[in-house]
Amino acid sequence: MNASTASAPAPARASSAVVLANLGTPDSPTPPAVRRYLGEFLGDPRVVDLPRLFWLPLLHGVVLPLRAPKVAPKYASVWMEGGSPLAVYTRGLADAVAERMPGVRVVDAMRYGNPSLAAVLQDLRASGFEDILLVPLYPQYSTTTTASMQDVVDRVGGTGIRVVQDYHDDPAWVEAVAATIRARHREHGPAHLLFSFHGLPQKVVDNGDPYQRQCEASAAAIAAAAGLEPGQWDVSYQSRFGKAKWLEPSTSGTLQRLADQGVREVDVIAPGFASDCLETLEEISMELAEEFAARGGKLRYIPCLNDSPGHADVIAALARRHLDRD
Ligand SMILES: C=CC1=C(C)c2cc3[nH]c(cc4nc(cc5[nH]c(cc1n2)c(C)c5CCC(=O)O)C(CCC(=O)O)=C4C)c(C)c3C=C
Ligand SMILES: [Fe+2]
Ligand SMILES: [Fe+2]
Repeated sequence: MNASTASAPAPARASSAVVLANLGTPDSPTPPAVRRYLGEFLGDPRVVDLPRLFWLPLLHGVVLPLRAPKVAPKYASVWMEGGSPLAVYTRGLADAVAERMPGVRVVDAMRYGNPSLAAVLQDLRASGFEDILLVPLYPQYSTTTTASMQDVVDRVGGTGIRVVQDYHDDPAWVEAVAATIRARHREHGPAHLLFSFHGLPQKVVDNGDPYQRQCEASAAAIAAAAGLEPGQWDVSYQSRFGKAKWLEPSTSGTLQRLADQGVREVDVIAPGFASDCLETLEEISMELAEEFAARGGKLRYIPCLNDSPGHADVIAALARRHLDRD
């Protein structure tokens, strides 16, 4: 404990700040904005680790011109009054966490796009915050996501900035997600549960990324807390990008298998996402739900924790615990 801690009336250190950082999202659902965002995202060597001289011309010359006009209408289909769902919920969560942490500055940031993580960290430094806790809103650690946030911290000069690595087995987070499953069961009765996580190239996991192991551990802990028996749930991976082999089984393939086995009702939950986004609202709740309906089934999506009070309690407690650690 230092003098400023001892004299502070309420919490931790007077100059503490918490940054809740998410992946990022386009500023508008238009091809140029999607192109800018995807250019920054897919140009990150943590995300696509192909040789730069090969990948950057391919990305800017072929991938972005084809993908941006295809993806922009998908963004438009989920766009909210306040903007992209990922941005709206991340902002809402930061506000709700701020209410729970008097005396600590709590702000939101994005790894790609706005508000830019690098700019947010530099602003906090310039405003005199010496003790900054960065909470990547990724429950499971991956080199493609969490480590890329660390890269930004290293670039701005990491002194006084700590980074939460993961919270995939945090009991309060597990319980908060399980509570959403129990609430769904009370409303609609039990159904088979599919845990759908964002996928990764298989090669990333083969090179030692702990992501898949943490996804499996999260799913098992949440299923146990929700009172599910083995056989009542599965784990799968969605959002494949590119031609390489990605983690299996895929969400789409698993839903097809379940339909073939005569399963008619499936709840899908996505506890790799802190907030709903294109990948949950469009890919799961629209695309995959339609595919499953075409096979005679009913898919119900269980929303992310988003900016709910329960989520804010979990993240505030997590941040408090890390700030109090010396
Ligand atoms: C090689 C490509 C990709 C890797 C690796 C990857 C990992 C990864 N992504 C998330 C979380 C999200 N991804 C989102 C969108 C998205 N992801 C990729 C590609 C890779 N992701 C693309 C190209 C896109 C954009 C949409 C598209 O063009 O299909 C989102 C949603 C963003 C939004 O604006 O709503 C999230 C969230 C994780 C957690 C992860 C690794 C574990
Ligand atoms: Fe992604
Ligand atoms: Fe997708």
